Amino acid sequence: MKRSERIVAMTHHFKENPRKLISLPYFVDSFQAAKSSVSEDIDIIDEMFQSLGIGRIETTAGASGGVRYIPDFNHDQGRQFIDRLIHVLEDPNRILPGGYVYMSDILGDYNYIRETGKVFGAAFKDVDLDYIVTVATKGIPLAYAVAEVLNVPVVIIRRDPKVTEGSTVSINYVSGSSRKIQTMALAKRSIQEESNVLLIDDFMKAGGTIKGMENLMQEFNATVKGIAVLAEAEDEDEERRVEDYVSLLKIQEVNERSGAIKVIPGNYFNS
Ligand SMILES: O=P(O)(O)OC[C@H]1C[C@H](OP(=O)(O)OP(=O)(O)O)[C@H](O)[C@@H]1O
Repeated sequence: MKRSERIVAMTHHFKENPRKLISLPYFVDSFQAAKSSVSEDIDIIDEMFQSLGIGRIETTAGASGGVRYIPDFNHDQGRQFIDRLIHVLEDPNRILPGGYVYMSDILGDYNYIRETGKVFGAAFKDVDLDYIVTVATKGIPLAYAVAEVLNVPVVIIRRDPKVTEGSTVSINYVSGSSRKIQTMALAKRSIQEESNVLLIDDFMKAGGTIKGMENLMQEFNATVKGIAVLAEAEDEDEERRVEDYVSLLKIQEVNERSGAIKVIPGNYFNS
């Protein structure tokens, strides 16, 4: 197999298996190529990935070593994506009663979801995770988009325990967005004890939902390694219950009467 053909095949394999350790003998055997040739191929791919801003190839030495594609996303491209999203969101017709913003079309458009997954994937690319955890319903597409980039399974917390889930652990919480006591339930068998998890949701207002997710993770002795929300909004009459989170958008002002809506980049772009 010629170098150019090997590089196409290896690039495809890396993109299909993000963050997975791949031994050099795997490539040597697959392409019947010398180890030195494969190493040079990998250097070329690594250099091109980095120049495109889509990640790097991490090498682990030793007998159980190998190479791993760590996805990344060019920060400027991420910012350009968010600026496009802000332009789409700053539409008075999106204002809903109670100062909410209609975003379901965004969550239904895979192009937006895929880009969001790449930005969050870059934000948490080096974090060791066992699960990406979200809560039904609107957080689900985001969770799968990030799961695809980080190669991590998704766990969905439900609001209504179902017999099809087996025995469940549940907690009560107050979602500032609906100001009512709600229940979150998660099947006992869905998360191993002592797991590392990333919490993700589409929207955070008072933070009660995320706080509920954190409390539920404590029931599994899981460690929350990160919290990601696509959009956050100020909740003027409730102090934020959640501090350490990453947001891509911040809904700064929503005024039903005047139709004013102001959206700015989230804290991910503050650094
Ligand atoms: O920070 P908080 O004040 O708790 O609000 C954020 C909640 C409310 C809203 O969910 P809902 O629209 O209630 O439910 P669903 O996602 O099923 O549409 C949103 O998706 C977050 O989960």
